[in-house]
Amino acid sequence: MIREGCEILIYLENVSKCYKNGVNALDNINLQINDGEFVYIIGPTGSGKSTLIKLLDGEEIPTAGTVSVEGIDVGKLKHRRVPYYRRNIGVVFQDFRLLPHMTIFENVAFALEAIGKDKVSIRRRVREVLELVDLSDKAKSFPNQLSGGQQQRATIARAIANKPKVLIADEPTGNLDPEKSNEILELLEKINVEEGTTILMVTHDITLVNKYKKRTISLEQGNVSADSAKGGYIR
Ligand SMILES: Nc1ncnc2c1ncn2[C@@H]1O[C@H](COP(=O)(O)OP(=O)(O)OP(=O)(O)O)[C@@H](O)[C@H]1O
Repeated sequence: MIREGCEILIYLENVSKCYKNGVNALDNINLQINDGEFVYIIGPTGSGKSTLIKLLDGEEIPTAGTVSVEGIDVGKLKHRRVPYYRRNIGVVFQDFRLLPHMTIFENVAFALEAIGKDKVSIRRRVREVLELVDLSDKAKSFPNQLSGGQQQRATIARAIANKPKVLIADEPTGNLDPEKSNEILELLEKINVEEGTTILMVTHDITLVNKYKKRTISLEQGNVSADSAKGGYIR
């Protein structure tokens, strides 16, 4: 369903992914996500959620069909172009993945240095995103001096430092208690609104999905079994 007046950012047409071992992780799926949306991807284990993310960030290529992000045919990208393409996409995982020997400031700055930004703009942007995630006072701390919730906020700061169009969060609250999970959700909502970032969040946490209502896409055995944007049901 194309919503009028909205710009399509992510477009999957007849996409299938069959791994070399013969597993059909995704089976002919069609999806459209507009610029600025906040979308949950839910579904039981093995339903294809991670595979969908890997197709979107260029880690895997579809066996059939087209995966398009911002007009780029991701499945057809040349291998050496993939790192450049990834600059448009921020990814956050359940297990934080901060560099332990760097401070929080350095962790965020590193993401920008890697893409050749100049020092002054790096410093400005790092301060800005640390403020956004409410970690200004932890800039000089190392990851192991932060709580789990704070570490996840730092990984979010790092993921959005380069102002990606899309932020993909794969179970970002998987290691957090309900109170910290709520905080992360509220932070992602703020980023969605204030930075205009399109957010795709994979989650098993149905309590969050029910509390902070968003478009919800359900996967089951590699198929889209429900999409609330299409009047689908959520089990
Ligand atoms: N690299 C791979 N090679 C072969 N099969 C794979 C590979 N990655 C995933 N699969 C299979 O593809 C199917 C979908 O897996 P996927 O990881 O996408 O599911 P998921 O919904 O993310 O699961 P979970 O909630 O457990 O993370 C599963 O049957 C899985 O075993």
